[in-house]
Amino acid sequence: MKYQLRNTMLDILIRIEKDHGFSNLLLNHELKQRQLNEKDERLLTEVVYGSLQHQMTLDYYLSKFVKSKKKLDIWVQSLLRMSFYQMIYLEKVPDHAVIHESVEIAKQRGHKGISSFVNGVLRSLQRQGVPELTEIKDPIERIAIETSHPEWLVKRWSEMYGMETTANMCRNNLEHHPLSIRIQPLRTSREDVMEELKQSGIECRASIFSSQGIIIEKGNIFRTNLLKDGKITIQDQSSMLVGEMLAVEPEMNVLDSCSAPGGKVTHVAEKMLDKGTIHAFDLHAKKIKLIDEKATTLQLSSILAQKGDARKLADKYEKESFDRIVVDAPCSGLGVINGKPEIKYEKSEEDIQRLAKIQQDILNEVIPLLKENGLLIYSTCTVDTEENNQVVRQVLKNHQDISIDLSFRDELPVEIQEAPGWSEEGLQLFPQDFHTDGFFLTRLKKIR
Ligand SMILES: C[S@@+](CC[C@H](N)C(=O)[O-])C[C@H]1O[C@@H](n2cnc3c(N)ncnc32)[C@H](O)[C@@H]1O
Repeated sequence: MKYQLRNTMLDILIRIEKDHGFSNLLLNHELKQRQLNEKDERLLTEVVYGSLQHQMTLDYYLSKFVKSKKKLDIWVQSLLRMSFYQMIYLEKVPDHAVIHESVEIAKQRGHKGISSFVNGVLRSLQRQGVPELTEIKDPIERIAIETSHPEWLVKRWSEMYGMETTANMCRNNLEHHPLSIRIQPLRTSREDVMEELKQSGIECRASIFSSQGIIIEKGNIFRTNLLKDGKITIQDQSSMLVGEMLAVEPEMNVLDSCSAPGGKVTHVAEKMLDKGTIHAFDLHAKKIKLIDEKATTLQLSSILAQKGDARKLADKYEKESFDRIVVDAPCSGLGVINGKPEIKYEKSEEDIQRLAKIQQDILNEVIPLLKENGLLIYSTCTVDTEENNQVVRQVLKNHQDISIDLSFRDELPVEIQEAPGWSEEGLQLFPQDFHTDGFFLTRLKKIR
């Protein structure tokens, strides 16, 4: 491996640690700037994500070799984490190469003492190997260290969903999830896109979540023109359920209260054959551009994107204005840890409580805007009963004219009908069920 590549990995890890940057955004930015070859790109992604994904496990191992109580500098800690990651998890990278290059980096960035410290720690790991995690007796702590999820989260999930589901979820969050894409059906067909992908050497299969969905099993879709040409967009399969279950028709009046970057709203527009109006809001002005860009790329013109607080929409619209409403609410994101590992280290129980309040406020605000017999989908990309089931329960208490309508369950493929996460409040998809994001959705119906 080239020395420069390891330096870049280290720079990215330091930035994520210091600035709490989003790993996927930072990585994409670096990859664009550096124009690496495919092999280096894959390795850089693997080491950065791997070091982050396994951070707590790596720190546990590190603590067995670094006895000093003094806190390590961020760059030294990040360098050791990524070196441990490569030595423990990556068979294809020889230990001696990792040690040699890490010591060189330490020399370059620090003083001689630091480089011999790094050398000593890495050579001890090479000699002794890692300690057994079975020595950790408490099951919550063991899952936490083994799968690198904070203990409070493992405890919280195990109380909500049981120990087995929690352990499976934590382990699954470390596994590779395939990318999925959605075709723009007004411009192409799934068969044509799958054919084009195959011609480009990309392995794929049809998704069971949506007739527009395709799972990419191997190969890089960024090397085709499909995205640029607006024939496909990237979207997790679980998110496709929103567009599928909203039961829209052309010419409907639709509200999407939290739209950016526009994944679901563009799906809904496609389902409406781009006829009618979708009022798409997001709190942040700069994100409106993202919705417009996505709609433009996909050649959709029925989306009216504007800045607005979903908790204040009753000032803008009359009661019973909309046939359909989507509330894809801001959430803790505990369902997307697989792709954004930093989430698990940064979120707290206070965040969850704060978000549950916002979610309720948004729903309370928009429910009166729904027409009689109208449908509303509430969704989050999180796995947490406080933000999902309890929010739904609370909102039902506040609105006597709303009921939960899970009749869409029968329309779904049997595998999804039989998913373990169904409850009276809706469907909680766990990441281990179908290798999708962890996702919650439910459908509410306005009754009299
Ligand atoms: C889960 S994301 C939405 C994803 C989007 N529906 C999609 O499919 O691409 C939640 C969005 O809600 C926005 N948001 C947060 N608070 C809001 C509020 N009070 N009103 C409107 N939007 C809000 C965030 O900026 C964020 O873009």
